[in-house]
Amino acid sequence: MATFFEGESHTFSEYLLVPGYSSAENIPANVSLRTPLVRFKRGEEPALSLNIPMVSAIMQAVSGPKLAVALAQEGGLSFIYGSQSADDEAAMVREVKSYKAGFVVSDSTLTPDMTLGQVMEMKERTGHSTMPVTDDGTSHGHLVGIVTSRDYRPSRDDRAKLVSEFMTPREKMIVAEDGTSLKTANDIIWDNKLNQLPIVDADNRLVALVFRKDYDSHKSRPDELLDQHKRYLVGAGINTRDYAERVPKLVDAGADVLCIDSSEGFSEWQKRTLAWIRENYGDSVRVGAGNVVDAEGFRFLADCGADFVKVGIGGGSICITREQKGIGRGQASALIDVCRARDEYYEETGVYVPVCSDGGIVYDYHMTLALAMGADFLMLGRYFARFDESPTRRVNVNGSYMKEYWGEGSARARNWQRYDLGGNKKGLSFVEGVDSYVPYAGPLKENVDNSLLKVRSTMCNCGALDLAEFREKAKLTLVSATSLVEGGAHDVLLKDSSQQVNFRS
Ligand SMILES: NC(=O)C1=CN([C@@H]2O[C@H](COP(=O)(O)OP(=O)(O)OC[C@H]3O[C@@H](n4cnc5c(N)ncnc54)[C@H](O)[C@@H]3O)[C@@H](O)[C@H]2O)C=CC1
Ligand SMILES: O=c1[nH]c(=O)c2[nH+]cn([C@@H]3O[C@H](COP(=O)(O)O)[C@@H](O)[C@H]3O)c2[nH]1
Ligand SMILES: [K+]
Repeated sequence: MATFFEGESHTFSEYLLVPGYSSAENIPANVSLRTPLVRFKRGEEPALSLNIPMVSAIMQAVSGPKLAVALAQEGGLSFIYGSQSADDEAAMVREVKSYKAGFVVSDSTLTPDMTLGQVMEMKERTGHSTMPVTDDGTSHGHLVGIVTSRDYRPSRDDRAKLVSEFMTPREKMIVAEDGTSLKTANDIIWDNKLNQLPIVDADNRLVALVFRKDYDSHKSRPDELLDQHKRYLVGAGINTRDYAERVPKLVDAGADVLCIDSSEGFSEWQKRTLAWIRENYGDSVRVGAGNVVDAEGFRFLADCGADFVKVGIGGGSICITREQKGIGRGQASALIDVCRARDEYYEETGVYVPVCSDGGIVYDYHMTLALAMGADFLMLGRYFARFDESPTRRVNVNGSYMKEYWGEGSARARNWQRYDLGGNKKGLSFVEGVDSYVPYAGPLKENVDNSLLKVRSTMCNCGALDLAEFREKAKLTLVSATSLVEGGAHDVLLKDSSQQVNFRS
């Protein structure tokens, strides 16, 4: 006879927090969101921690180098997606590790024979109006000029006009050589009244751009997540097939932590992968595993040596796994069960294995609930896909800006390589994710600040100043369908319909 779990499985929206006593100390500015990323023994400090409890999903549409830098600057961490060749993934890791604050690698580079029409198209897509021109159109090609919005008049100029006709040519540009410090670069910018300064190497190849407007923002980043060499921390996704080839490349590139990326982690494949890493690297390579949705799955991965365990099957915004395969569990129930198992495991063994809640976070208060239920940190896909820094295109759909967002189990993501059950490189018989749009939401920093202010503020309502205290003190109640209605604006006629729904962050 099958096992039946007691009761229904629930999701975040079915819960609310009941406030506890808040003292005068309980103000958002006093709240610490620091949280362990990897396993540690009682009385010891974890080898890696996050300054904010957020990681970005291991997805093509989410975690590229740019988002990884932006998130590490705020104190979180990205896992670069593994659905690409090991070399490409390692190159992305390297890009994050070699990032120097204030030096921006161009993502809008032109060739001299492109047209004004193409320039305007690129500006629309990337949102950037400063575009260096290189001989081959790559971000590290030989620099031949630069185009800014001052160089053309969209209303009057012919869209067929060539870049070479209206760009500022290289000989009229002020540039600095590779190795120039940020401070010197900024002095040059001020002395020459520039808006940006291209950095070139001895061979006149473009290295990076320094922007005038960026200078101030580099001064105050109290939470940024740095390694001992002051480089940003970055993670990378791996799978249970090519780890013997992929892991060494990622480690060599400087990945600080790895995570096995799978819909289902309670498997011999994950056990073998974890064992291989321990055999070859001991504890010097940190690796999370998952996903699981119950205590048994957690205990299995903890015993196999996982550094953290990821929870969540089928709750993601782009997920259709539950519909396709009938596996999964309401995210809140899964998380509560696993976090209880983590605490028991800690009691028994003295080893704390952090839990990551993955998928299904829609409102900011879902983050707070997941942390109250015991998650050490959260993995978010849709949330980050909406920002400037995500790797996908920004498109205009019926007058609104959108970003593309697709599941790792969608045909689009799987196209990079096709596997089937049993590891055959055959065509896949069914997909487990969709391709979609999400509303564009601007820069990561503003959004993360705003979401976390809400988290901090609710923690204060519950009398907590850090996440461990929050888990301890949180009081949660299930809500009925009828009281959900009570929670929104109701029985009034809204003057502005945009206030209608709770804000989906
Ligand atoms: N969190 C979620 O709810 C879901 C996430 N996803 C995402 O989609 C992507 C793909 O996930 P999965 O399909 O679960 O990938 P997966 O690589 O873990 O598993 C695919 C299939 O290959 C088999 N397999 C794994 N290692 C093997 C090996 N060494 N030899 C032979 N067979 C092996 C597995 O048993 C499974 O049937 C991931 O990025 C995952 O995060 C997909 C569905 C649901
Ligand atoms: O069933 C699925 N099919 C997919 O194609 C897919 N791609 C990603 N994921 C999982 O969803 C998480 C992100 O969820 P959110 O967008 O809700 O943050 C991610 O972190 C994954 O756990 C998938 N699940
Ligand atoms: K879903």
